[in-house]
Amino acid sequence: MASKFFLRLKRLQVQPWSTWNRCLASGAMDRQGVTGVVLLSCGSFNPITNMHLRMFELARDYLEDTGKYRVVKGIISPVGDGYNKKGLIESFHRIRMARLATVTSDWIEVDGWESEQLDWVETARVMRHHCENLVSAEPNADEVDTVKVGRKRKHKEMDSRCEDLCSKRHRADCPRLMMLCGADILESFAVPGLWKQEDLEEIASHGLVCVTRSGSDAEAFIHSSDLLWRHRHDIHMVREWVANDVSATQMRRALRRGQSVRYLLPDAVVSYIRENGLYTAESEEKNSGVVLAPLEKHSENKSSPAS
Ligand SMILES: Nc1ncnc2c1ncn2[C@@H]1O[C@H](COP(=O)(O)OP(=O)(O)OP(=O)(O)O)[C@@H](O)[C@H]1O
Ligand SMILES: NC(=O)c1ccc[n+]([C@@H]2O[C@H](COP(=O)(O)O)[C@@H](O)[C@H]2O)c1
Ligand SMILES: [Zn+2]
Repeated sequence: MASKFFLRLKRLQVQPWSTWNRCLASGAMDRQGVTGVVLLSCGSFNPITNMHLRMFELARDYLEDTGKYRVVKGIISPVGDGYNKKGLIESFHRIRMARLATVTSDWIEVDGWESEQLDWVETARVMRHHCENLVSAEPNADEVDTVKVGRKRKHKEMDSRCEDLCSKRHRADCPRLMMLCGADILESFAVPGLWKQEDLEEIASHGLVCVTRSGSDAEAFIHSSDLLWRHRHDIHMVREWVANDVSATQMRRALRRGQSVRYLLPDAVVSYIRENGLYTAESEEKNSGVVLAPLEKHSENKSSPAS
C-alpha cells in the first residue's frame, strides 16, 4: 500500500517529504479551517521572467497571510506550440528555460502535460487534468471507502466539469487547485471569442488568484462582469506593491536588439538563450498572420464572453 503511494508520487514527480508533508499538514490543519492550495499558472512563458516567479511568491504570501490557506505547490504549465501566438518559440525550449528558472524553488514546478498535447488545450481542461492528478494522488487514496472510490471512478470516466469533485467533495482531504494569473488575463476574459462562458464559470469556481499588473484594472473589471462578480469571493486580488512591469514581450524585444536582460530573467535562462541563439527577428515572425488557436477553435461557438 505504501509502495503504491510512493510510486504514485514518483509518477507525479512530487517530492514526498517536502511537498506532501505540507499537503498532509494542510489536511490535518483542515480541522482548524486551513485549506491546502495548489496554484496553477498557464501562459506562454516565452521566456519565463523573474516576474513570473515573483507572481507565485506574492500569491503564496497573500493566501497564507489570510490564515485560511496553506500553499502546498505551484505549477507552471507552458502553453503548447499549437497556441499559435506570434513569436512563440518551441515549447521544448520554453519548458527547459522554465525548469532552469525553478531549480532554486522548493515548491514551484514545471509541468509539460499541456505542451505535450497535439493541439492547443483550453485552460479549463488543463485545470481538470491537474485536478484529477491531485485527486488520484491523495495520500490516503488506498484507504478511502467505497463511496469515495466510486466517486473517483466516476470522475475518471467523465470528461466533464470537475468543480464538484475538486472544490466541494474533496476539499477536506485534497488540496484545492486555483488558477494564478496576472490582471491582463482576467481582462482577456472579455475578449469576444477567446474564452467559453462555461470554461470561465469552471475556472472561477475553482478559485482565482490574480496579481495586479500595470495597465490593467482587475477590480474594476470584476465589478463590470456579472460572471466574475458572482464569483468575487473566490477571486483573490494580490496587490504588487513593488511595481514590476517586466513582460516577456519586452524581454524578446531587448534580446533581438542585442540588449542585456540580465537580472530580469534568471541567469541560467539568460545563458540558455545565448547558448541556443533564441529570440531573433526571425523567431518573432513565427505565427505571424496566424489566428490564435482559441479564436480559431471558438470562432463557430456563439457563446458570449464574460458579461
Ligand atoms: N509583470 C507581471 N505582473 C503580473 N503578472 C504577470 C506579469 N508578467 C506576467 N504575468 C502573468 O504571468 C502569466 C503568464 O504570462 P505570459 O507568459 O503571457 O507572460 P507575459 O510577460 O505577459 O508575456 P507576453 O508579453 O508574451 O504576453 C499570466 O497570467 C500573466 O498575466
Ligand atoms: N479559452 C481558453 O481557455 C483560453 C483563451 C485564451 C488564452 N488561454 C490561455 O491563457 C494563457 C495566455 O497566455 P498569453 O498571455 O501568453 O497569451 C495561455 O495559457 C492560454 O492557453 C486560454
Ligand atoms: Zn502575456
